[in-house]
Amino acid sequence: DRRRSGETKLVVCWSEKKKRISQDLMTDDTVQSQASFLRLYYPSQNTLNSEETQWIPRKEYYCGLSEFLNMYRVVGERLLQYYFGSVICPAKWNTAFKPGEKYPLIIFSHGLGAFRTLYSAICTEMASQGFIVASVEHRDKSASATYYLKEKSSWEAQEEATSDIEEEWIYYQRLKAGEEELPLRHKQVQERAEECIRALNLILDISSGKQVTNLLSLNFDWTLLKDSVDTNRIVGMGHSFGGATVIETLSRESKFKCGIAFDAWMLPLDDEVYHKVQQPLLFINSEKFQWATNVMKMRKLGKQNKMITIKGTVHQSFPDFTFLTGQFVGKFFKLKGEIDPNIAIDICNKASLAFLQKHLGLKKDFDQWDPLVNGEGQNVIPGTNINLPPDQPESLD
Ligand SMILES: CCN(CC)CCN(C[C@]12C[C@](c3ccc(C(F)(F)F)cc3)(C1)C2)C(=O)Cn1c(SCc2ccc(F)cc2)nc(=O)c2c1C=CC2
Repeated sequence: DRRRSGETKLVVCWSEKKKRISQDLMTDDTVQSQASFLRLYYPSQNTLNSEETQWIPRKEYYCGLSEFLNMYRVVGERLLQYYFGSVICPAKWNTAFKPGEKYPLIIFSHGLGAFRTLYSAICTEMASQGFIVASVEHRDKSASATYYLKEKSSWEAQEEATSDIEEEWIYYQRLKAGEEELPLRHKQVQERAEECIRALNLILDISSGKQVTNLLSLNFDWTLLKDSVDTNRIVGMGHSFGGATVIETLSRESKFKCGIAFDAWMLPLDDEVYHKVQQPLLFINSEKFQWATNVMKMRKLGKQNKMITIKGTVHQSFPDFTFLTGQFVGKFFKLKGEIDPNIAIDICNKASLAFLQKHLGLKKDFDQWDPLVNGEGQNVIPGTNINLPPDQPESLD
């Protein structure tokens, strides 16, 4: 919550029992066949001396965000920087990885207009519970902002006598007036799925001991991750557009054992994908975002999937902004629902853990939250709160 001093700190409401830390990794397609950009959250030893993790690490993200939110660029950028510039993420930066066991791996996909750092409430909790989480930053122009590091041509480097690496920022691509949304979103969801699969392969390479060069010159010893990924326990997870990305990714890569979609936005998915997804899915929906055709598409994916709706939640109950404003601003911008955001994210995380224990065969105590996955509990509804037309007989699907 906002302190009187104006210093904003992301209220760390998670059990501090285990430290989790984060690290950024960017590789490019010149050195590796895996061009990836991701923030890695993972279990660490309880070391004290470590820096804080910047929640929004570069000012260009504020610029992109204000564009995406249709704010006046200068005003928006300064306002967002003023309010959120000092927020730190509830994870220690770059402390030693806790080797010695194999961890299940989650590949996380952000929503439209978001980017890799905005879902730390979910990612840090998963890391605390013994998962490695790779939160991918998509370069399909659906992110508010993202960047590449490019080798400068030797001429430029000499000319400016600066380092031979330069940043190339790309911003959210607005729909042009009269432009059809579907073709763009369909192309983007395919690109996003490829990026998730490349990120998976990059992490698997690192776990198999392959040398990777991190273009972000950070002093992190990636060899610590050797033999640390349980290659039979790979999960896709995502919010909204990221939920559709999970489905597209699972339909292409059978290494993913199951998927979890938070308030999935199904529009970008082609009819072809529905019969290609064999893996089990958990849909965790908000009360306010969903609509009949969207939920009906989720149902088309197969009866063995699970769906719950968390009462009193909105679309923004899943990203971190829901924790960062007071009641008035939060309600006004639909960043908060009726339910306390900490309770909502707690239900979301516990239901996810129970689903993952079941489908990954984990040996933990997450099955204590099985009732949540069945929609039993005071803040959850089994399935959806949206009135659907009577179930089409299979033949007409
Ligand atoms: C006006 C722009 N118009 C663009 C199409 C609609 C904008 N919009 C609703 C918003 C995002 C909102 C937001 C954020 C953040 C502040 C802040 F002030 F706190 F920073 C305020 C207000 C404005 C709630 C959405 O797009 C909703 N949405 C999202 S929101 C993902 C996101 C984006 C930015 C974030 F910082 C955090 C999370 N991800 C999706 O995949 C999909 C949709 C809709 C369909 C598919």
